[in-house]
Amino acid sequence: MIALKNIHFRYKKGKPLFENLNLTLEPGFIYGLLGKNGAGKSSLLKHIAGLLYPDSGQCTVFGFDATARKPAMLEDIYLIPEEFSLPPISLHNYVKTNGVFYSRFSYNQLQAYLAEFELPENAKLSTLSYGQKKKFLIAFGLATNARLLIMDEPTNGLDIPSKSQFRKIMVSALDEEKVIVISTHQVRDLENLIDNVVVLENGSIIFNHNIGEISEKLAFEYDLAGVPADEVLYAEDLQGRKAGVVKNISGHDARVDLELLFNGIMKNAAAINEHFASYKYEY
Ligand SMILES: Nc1ncnc2c1ncn2[C@@H]1O[C@H](COP(=O)(O)OP(=O)(O)OP(=O)(O)O)[C@@H](O)[C@H]1O
Repeated sequence: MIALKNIHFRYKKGKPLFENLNLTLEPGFIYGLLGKNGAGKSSLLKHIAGLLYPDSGQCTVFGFDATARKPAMLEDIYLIPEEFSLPPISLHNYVKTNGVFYSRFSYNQLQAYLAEFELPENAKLSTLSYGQKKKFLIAFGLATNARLLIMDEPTNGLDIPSKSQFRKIMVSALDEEKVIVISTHQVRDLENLIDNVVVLENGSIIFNHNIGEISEKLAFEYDLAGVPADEVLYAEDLQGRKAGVVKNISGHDARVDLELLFNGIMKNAAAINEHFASYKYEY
């Protein structure tokens, strides 16, 4: 389990970013960390990886204090940062040099992921395109079998087929021991992939619910004509019509439209959260 407790943090000379931030991440789930540019997603991920130290509060990763960055914790974390550079060596050498830091590293899995991403095993890293490098890092990260996989904007630079390969691979890689955190502002890329939606805004978590609960409590409509106003939690223009997030009173789980949900949370988190707090479905 990963637990951030009462985290306070400010960058030097900046205003406070996190003020009493609390978050728990459980194994067996994929978390989507969503937020606009500058919301604090990367900073939060760096706290989890022990790369930024809180001014006060604590982050524990599988029982370890993240800031201590003990080897036993580090072999259980793999972070794919938004910006990265790879050395000008062969893919094979990179794997040989870096795979040893992860006691559960699997070459067989790596080969399978590389094949899925259509990456040549004998490539030189410097000759790969940005998207191919990203896919290599995703394949390598998964093959480490680290229990915590943190990905900052993993779909940036991936083409459309690669995005579906990414979704397929991520779903197959999840097991009951793993925690996967994917941060992005490209919310559509996480559709049908994540189990939990965590939304950050100005350093605060303004929404944190699992998809099952969301699909039970909310519905997503593409034509709000005829929907009673008191059921509408958020509305936006969609090609001459109104689309939006509404209270789910059907008794059936709805398909979650992450983009509409995200827009709704950005515009009216209070109404959506209030509905979550008050909602009780009568069976
Ligand atoms: N090294 C730094 N020094 C000072 N301020 C910083 C630093 N890094 C980030 N910030 C500030 O902290 C806030 C959060 O930044 P962060 O990179 O965590 O956001 P983000 O949600 O990941 O954004 P994006 O989606 O654009 O990557 C922003 O206001 C940013 O300007």
